[in-house]
Amino acid sequence: MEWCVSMPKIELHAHLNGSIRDSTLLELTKALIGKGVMNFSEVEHIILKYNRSLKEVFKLFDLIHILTTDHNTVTRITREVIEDFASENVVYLELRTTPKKNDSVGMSKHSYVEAVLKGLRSITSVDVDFIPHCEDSKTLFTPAPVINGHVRKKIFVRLLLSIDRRETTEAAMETVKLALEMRPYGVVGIDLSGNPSIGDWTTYLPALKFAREQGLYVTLHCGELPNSKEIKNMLDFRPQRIGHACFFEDEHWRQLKSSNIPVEICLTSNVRTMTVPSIDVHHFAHLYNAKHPLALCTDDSGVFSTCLSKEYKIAADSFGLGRREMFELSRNAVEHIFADSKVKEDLRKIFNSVAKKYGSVTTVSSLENICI
Ligand SMILES: CNc1ncnc2c1ncn2[C@@H]1O[C@H](COP(=O)(O)O)[C@@H](O)[C@H]1O
Ligand SMILES: [Zn+2]
Repeated sequence: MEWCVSMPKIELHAHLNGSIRDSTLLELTKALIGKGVMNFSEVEHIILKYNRSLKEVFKLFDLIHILTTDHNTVTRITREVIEDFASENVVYLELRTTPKKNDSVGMSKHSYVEAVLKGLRSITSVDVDFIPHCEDSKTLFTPAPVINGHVRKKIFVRLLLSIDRRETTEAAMETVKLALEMRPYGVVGIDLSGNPSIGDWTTYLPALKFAREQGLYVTLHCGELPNSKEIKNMLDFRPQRIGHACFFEDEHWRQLKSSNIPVEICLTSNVRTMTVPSIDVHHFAHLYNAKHPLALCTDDSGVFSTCLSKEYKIAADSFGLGRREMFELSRNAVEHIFADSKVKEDLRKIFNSVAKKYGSVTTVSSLENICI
């Protein structure tokens, strides 16, 4: 497990409220129980269950949202989630979250995102880079400073705003406009998520098309349920990435491969929610062997008690991959990030600087930089 932790990693599919620490979830639950808002017997079976079906996962999210939807808590969980990813050497995190309106606490979608940004700014234990730099600025890569023998960690964070499948077309459009407004603060794209058994994704097409026209990146939760028509139409839309790809049929695989859309792979999430029968038949192997663009991701590290290092370990053990292959998998994910080319170049350098340790080689682009 050690090398999986120390290896630099790229996280492209992490939901903020799904990545909440167990200890924080418990603390927030106790606080509400203390206030008499709920009693433990009501929530015990939702919180303590280990293997949840997809339907049960969404029940848990409803509970988590009751616990977390006030500004201070949003700020706190953002800080904690980023600290947790940084602590296991995630060097680039694309964190997604659904902006929420909650009149009872004076929260608008805008103030929700502000609270997230406050969380980003409040981190002092690691260096957080989340403000995009202007096109003509120099690349930012500098060797990490060593303080008292410890290398200070640095993490790039970019945000995706999620549209929940329970929302209306107008609410989705509001989220896209908010994403555009928040671009200077590191919002790079839009995600469509939420309970896949609810709603029709075409409700969000106007907002998704608008997002794309305006230069925002789009990723879609695709194929979490067997819905052949929706999968086909989503692939026709040609999002820049998709998440999951579980219930794909032959024609979908063909379409996916010919369009080369990168897939965010969430092993533990898929096994726990039983959207794949077991890890040994997970489509990771099929896509990996076909050299299809992939990124290993956690989805909801809190809800599924996982972390990105664990996902790498599971992939290595389940599919017989060695350190070098895992390093290459992690390094290749750089090519699928939604941040700009300067961040990409910085990340390539980070990977190149440790490539030897994993039995890998420095890539040409970095050699060119050394010559310059
Ligand atoms: C397990 N597979 C999944 N499939 C679809 N949507 C999911 C999901 N896991 C999480 N979410 C989406 O992310 C929200 C929680 O984070 P935020 O409140 O946005 O930070 C959930 O309410 C759901 O809409
Ligand atoms: Zn997800």
